[in-house]
Amino acid sequence: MSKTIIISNRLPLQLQIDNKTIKATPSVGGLATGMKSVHRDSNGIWIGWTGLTEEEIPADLRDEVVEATIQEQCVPVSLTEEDIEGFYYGFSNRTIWPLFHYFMEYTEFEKESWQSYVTVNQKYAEVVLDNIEEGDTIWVHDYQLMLLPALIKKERPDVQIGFFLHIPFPSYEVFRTLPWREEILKGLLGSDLIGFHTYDYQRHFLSSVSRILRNEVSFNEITLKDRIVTVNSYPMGIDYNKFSEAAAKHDAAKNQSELQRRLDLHIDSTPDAKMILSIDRLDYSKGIANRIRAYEYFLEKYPEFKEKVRLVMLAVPSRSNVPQYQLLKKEVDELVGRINGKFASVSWTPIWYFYRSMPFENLIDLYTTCEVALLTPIRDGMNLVAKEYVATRTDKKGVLILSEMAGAAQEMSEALIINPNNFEEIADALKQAIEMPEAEQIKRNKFLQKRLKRYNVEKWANDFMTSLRDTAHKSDIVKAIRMRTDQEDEMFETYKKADKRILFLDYDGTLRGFVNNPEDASPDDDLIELVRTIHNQDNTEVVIISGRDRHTLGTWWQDVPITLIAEHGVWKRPVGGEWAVTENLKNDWMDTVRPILEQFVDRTAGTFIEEKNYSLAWHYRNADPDLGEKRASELSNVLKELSANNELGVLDGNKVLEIKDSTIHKGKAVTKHIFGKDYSFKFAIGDDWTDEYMFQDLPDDAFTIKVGLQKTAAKYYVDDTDRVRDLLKKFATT
Ligand SMILES: O=P(O)(O)OC[C@H]1O[C@H](O[C@H]2O[C@H](CO)[C@@H](O)[C@H](O)[C@H]2O)[C@H](O)[C@@H](O)[C@@H]1O
Ligand SMILES: O=c1ccn([C@@H]2O[C@H](COP(=O)(O)OP(=O)(O)O)[C@@H](O)[C@H]2O)c(=O)[nH]1
Repeated sequence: MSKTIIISNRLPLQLQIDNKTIKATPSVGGLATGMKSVHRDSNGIWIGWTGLTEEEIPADLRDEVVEATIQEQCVPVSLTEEDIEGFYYGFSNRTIWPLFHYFMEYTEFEKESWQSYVTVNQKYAEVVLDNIEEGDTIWVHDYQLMLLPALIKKERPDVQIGFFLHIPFPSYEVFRTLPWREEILKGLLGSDLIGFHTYDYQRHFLSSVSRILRNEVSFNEITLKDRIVTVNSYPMGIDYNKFSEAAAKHDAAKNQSELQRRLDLHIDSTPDAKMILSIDRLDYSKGIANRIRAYEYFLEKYPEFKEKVRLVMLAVPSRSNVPQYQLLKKEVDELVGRINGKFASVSWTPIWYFYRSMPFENLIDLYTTCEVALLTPIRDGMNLVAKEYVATRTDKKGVLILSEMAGAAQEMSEALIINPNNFEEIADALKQAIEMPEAEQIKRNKFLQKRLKRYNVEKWANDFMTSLRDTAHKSDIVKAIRMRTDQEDEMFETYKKADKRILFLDYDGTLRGFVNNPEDASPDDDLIELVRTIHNQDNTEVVIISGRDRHTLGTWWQDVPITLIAEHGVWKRPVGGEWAVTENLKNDWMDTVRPILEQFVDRTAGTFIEEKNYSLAWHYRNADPDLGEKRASELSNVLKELSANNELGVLDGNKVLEIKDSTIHKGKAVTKHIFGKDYSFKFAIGDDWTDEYMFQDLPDDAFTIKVGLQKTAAKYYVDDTDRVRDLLKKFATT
């Protein structure tokens, strides 16, 4: 039976050695708590790190470790102290975490930790590959494992791989600073589906892919040479019923409240003071220090609330080997001390501060007892605490104040949304929350709860998995038109038997890959020799048919006596002959069009004009991809209006718009060339829209092949120029 394999750095359970035995506690953090509910209800396995390094586990406890993980349907990945130092405390949490949360000043670029990240991702890959069975689906989680999808795909192209990023994906301007940006993107693109919490993270990612890797991106799909990767946003939900039911139970036993007991014990004797809750891992991205300062500002701005409110702050220890986290701990300790010292009275402590993690029951106690939740991350992928707080408000009373920088804010507009850097706004939101009429609280929470209940963690996971399975259909479509070996064999059989054969070969993007400067794309010796060999075979004709100007083509192929067709059919050099125009064409329109193209060149950095005898081409391969596409469609529209009166055509090539006489195109050129001749084998290969004319106009028995995965009228497609070379080699030896 096929299964789902979840992979994340941290397993849902953390192992510790207590009195020479293995003790398991639940992991904290949104990923583990959220995915736990998904895993619990599946028949799959979860692969990850136990929290203990190889060195920490004595030989006699190794079986116990395996036993403890198996019980939870988990498989451990064994990591050394050195791995954890370089991979977890190093690259994951000193490079990626700060960079992706826009803390560039905290970001370290260390080659050693990058190498450790690569090594550990490989270790994960080995364990995953050992556990994959046919039909399994893979779901990789988070920033610690961004190389894993490609490592798995390389060995197991047959399995569907999903990846979900739980933290923000930053803007291209930030991401581009990473020295290993290409490796990270290529690692992620091993997936079939990549999910983010919000549309903003999704578009940042797509923009980085198209700018850095220059892959074709259309809407939410990235076209690779042999696959399509789908990218979408799926805001993670919570196990709503677990939280609301636990809260209802807790409400029913009111006297069980720890906080209440604390008040009863007269640790603090202002029982009517409103409780303001704050819960996070102690992480600089969570804005904890700013939150305390904003609270101080609030008490100063609205002194009437002294002794009427209390900030209950739970900070969960996290990544304490990283210096920034140690500094933050010190800063928070000092701030809490200073503010309590500044405002406290005999009967009132303004901040109750807990530095530890709490078991589920105590969390529920905090959630249900506090009238206000104040969550002010500077950046946060989602923030599940915000959702959990709302889910536990069984009587629908309570107010959530939430930073607009948390992914959750996008779905929780009924909360009081604040900018975490704006103390004025936070202070006012606190006042508004404390004074908010109950009816309004209920109204807001009603909407929030309805949404959270509907789009819970189960729905989120199902949506993701359904989309992942859908990507399998896309792969099937791709497979259907990709030239198979048997189809290739059949083609070469026809070639062998044919008594008169012709091959139309497009040049750029087909015989030769694209380069930034088109003049640098001259044919290599190997290619020249291959073409010559095919041409020298009996009854075989090779035609290079290109949009290039005749001088360039003529110079490159001067020693090979094949037919050349230049400028999409304007010029032809027959075997052993001289260049001649094929039609009577005008070029007086160029003086009108050139200034328009020049305007576009001036406004669009990286673009240039190529001037041929009967056409003008505007190249935008080196422009910013988005801007290039936008300007190309703008220019296309301008030219279409102009062309209506001038019989001009606009050819939409691969990152080039070519303006020429509308009656000229490769389809017409090939039709004219074969007219009246009885070729028993016809072959055409090309990569862009200008080649579609040949695919459409050649007779049905022609073998037409598109290079690269795109919509096409050709019968087959092959992945890239390397595959084209393979085909040429076969023609040469058949
Ligand atoms: O494993 P740790 O280093 O102890 O860190 C705990 C987890 O923190 C991060 O959580 C994120 O995931 C949440 C759920 O999607 C999201 O709400 C939150 O905004 C994120 O910060 C981290 O992404 C996990 O990998 C860590 O395990
Ligand atoms: O003592 C604690 C405090 C918090 N949490 C859980 O930790 C998660 C925090 O997730 P969030 O998305 O808010 O932030 P993250 O820590 O993942 O960045 C929530 O599910 C909390 O219920 C926990 O298990 N124990």
